[in-house]
Amino acid sequence: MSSVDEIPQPHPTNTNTNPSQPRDSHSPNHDVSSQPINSPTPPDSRAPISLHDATTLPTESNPYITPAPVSDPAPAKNTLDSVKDVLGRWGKKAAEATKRAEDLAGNMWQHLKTGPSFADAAVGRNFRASLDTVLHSAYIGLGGSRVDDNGSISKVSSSESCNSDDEEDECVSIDALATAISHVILKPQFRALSTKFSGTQQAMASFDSFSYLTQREAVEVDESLMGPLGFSVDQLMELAGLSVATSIAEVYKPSDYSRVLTICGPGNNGGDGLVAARHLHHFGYKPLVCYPKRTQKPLYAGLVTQLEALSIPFMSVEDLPSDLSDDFDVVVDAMFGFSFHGSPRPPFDDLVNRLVSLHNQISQKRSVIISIDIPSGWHVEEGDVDGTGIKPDLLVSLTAPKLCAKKFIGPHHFLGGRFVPPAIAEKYNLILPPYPGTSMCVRIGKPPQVDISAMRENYISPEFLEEQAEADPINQFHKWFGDALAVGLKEPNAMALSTVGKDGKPSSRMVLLKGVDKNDFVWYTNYESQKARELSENPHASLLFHWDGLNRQVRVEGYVQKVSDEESEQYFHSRPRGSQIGAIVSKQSTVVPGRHVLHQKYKELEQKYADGSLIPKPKNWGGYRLTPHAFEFWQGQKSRLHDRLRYSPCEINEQKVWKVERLAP
Ligand SMILES: NC(=O)C1=CN([C@@H]2O[C@H](COP(=O)(O)OP(=O)(O)OC[C@H]3O[C@@H](n4cnc5c(N)ncnc54)[C@H](O)[C@@H]3O)[C@@H](O)[C@H]2O)[C@@H](O)CC1
Ligand SMILES: [K+]
Repeated sequence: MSSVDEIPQPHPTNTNTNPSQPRDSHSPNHDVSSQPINSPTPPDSRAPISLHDATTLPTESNPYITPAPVSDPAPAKNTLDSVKDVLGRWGKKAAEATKRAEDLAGNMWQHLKTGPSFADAAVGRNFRASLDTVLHSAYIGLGGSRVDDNGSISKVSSSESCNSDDEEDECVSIDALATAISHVILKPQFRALSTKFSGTQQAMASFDSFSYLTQREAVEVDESLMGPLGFSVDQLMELAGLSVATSIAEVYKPSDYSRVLTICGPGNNGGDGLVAARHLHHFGYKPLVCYPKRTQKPLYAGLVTQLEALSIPFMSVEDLPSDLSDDFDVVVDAMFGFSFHGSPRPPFDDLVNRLVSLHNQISQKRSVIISIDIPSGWHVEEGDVDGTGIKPDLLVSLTAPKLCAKKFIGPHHFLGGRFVPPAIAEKYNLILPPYPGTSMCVRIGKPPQVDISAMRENYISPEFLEEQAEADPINQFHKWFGDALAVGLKEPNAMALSTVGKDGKPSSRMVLLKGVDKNDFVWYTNYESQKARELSENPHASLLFHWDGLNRQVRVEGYVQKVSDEESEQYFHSRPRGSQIGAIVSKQSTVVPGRHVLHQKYKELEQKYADGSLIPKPKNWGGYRLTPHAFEFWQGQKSRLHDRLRYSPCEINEQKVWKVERLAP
């Protein structure tokens, strides 16, 4: 146990184990040239560290993180191997997940892969030449359609999706249908995605063009899904509502935007709102629902019962506060979707006006508006025709954006509805962006322009108290690293390495930790790189781990030496052969005339070693180990009152121990 003023239980530190190491020399100008950087680490009896999967984080502390089951701790071996094993296993899982994500994305895109660009490929399918065939299959695919005697297709509304009291039967001719379908197929296609997405690079879809659906196309897609493709409206609504809730959670954290009013209309758009409210509740928000025109169908009654069972309050229009911003951080507009016609009738006219006036408010903090699929009251194709409609801050388009979304100028546009089967995508040439990882939503369009100075997160973390801190900072690192692994953070072993050469100018870059060997932090690099040069001039360096999803960072400062040649040799040959060749190709930090030079050299070496023979480790490639003399564990807290616990070495009864002190945030 340790507290601010207490010295912790004696615990042997690893500082100053090298007699040549000047422990207290922090000055970059300190003359270190006499200390050989490659002096071997003296053997000692320190226990080896394996990055076993300890977790310290209460799962309920972060609503966005679902803790993953963690594999058994690696047995402690007295070598770097135990660490490598853990990192290797973790890396394999990450690679498998990435592969699955790529496969999924690949399915969507495979039909466009044949052309030099997606646009060319789409046109190259020679759709026009086989229009009749496509029309036929499109017609067959339109569940609930029928052809009358004079050749017109008349669409029968799907029983659940159309619950309108003023539903009209719509009749379209073959020509109109042809125009509609060719409009979808021949519209400008996505071009920018010519490179393969992988892993979380999929997180932001960077298109220079979108597919937009007309009102009619939206209805057709809906009917195809619920007709021949076997979906039920309940399923689609559940997925749509979940997409909406996850989109909201991506932008508006419950810590700042907990009070959510969901205004639900009489149709499926309203149903999406009911589902979203339920998920938001489970995500940690406090939803309240206004549902003035209830539909008596079992689906909707069930959704209401589910909300009531969670004690989610319902409020009539009359009981809503005159200024919604007083009571709500977020207003979800789930009044009308793609079946809206004309002007909103009571009571929705009043509700739409309230949302319009919200946006005109100049108050310090007004409620943000989230529109599901269509900003209610907007023309489904023309958008906000006279500019007096709702101006949502976040629009969540479902399945594919409708034409009106072109007029959306708000900061956040997401696509939800990760359920479109390839048959629909192909039939309508619906080009959809890949969704990142396991996410139900993807941001489309440009990320908002942000004022960097205004970017701040109000962190919610459990408090990190002195009595929870391990006596040995290596064990504390080990615990937090385990947490980072457990919640699935990407590359938790990535660290910023800062070095300072003899000119006194610092430089930083990200490198990957390859292990905590005994008490040293080990990484590998090119011994002729800038960092290596600077380390040869000044062997003091700083490491910084930033584990964003956990609101944590760890600073490690210490003295750096090269690892033994045997260790470098062993690690080099454990790397994939491509990485081994890459290490030979790259004269790190030197100027190259172009990428082609690297490719050429790589190809030559690939051929040279194609027989599987041993790729020799370049002499200028190897590892470093940093022996820490200071640690700081930082955890973000509400109102900037962050936790900062610093470990520094001291001596008690001639025994080296670590002193833990709290620093002001
Ligand atoms: N595959 C899809 O495309 C999916 C669609 N879903 C949702 O379903 C929505 C479409 O649902 P619906 O077809 O039920 O239609 P809407 O929810 O768009 O609205 C139709 C209802 O609004 C009423 N209405 C229409 N115009 C009105 C006016 N001027 N004043 C007052 N009331 C008016 C109608 O009488 C009807 O009750 C989509 O926008 C989307 O939110 C999701 O639930 C699931 C997936
Ligand atoms: K809406």
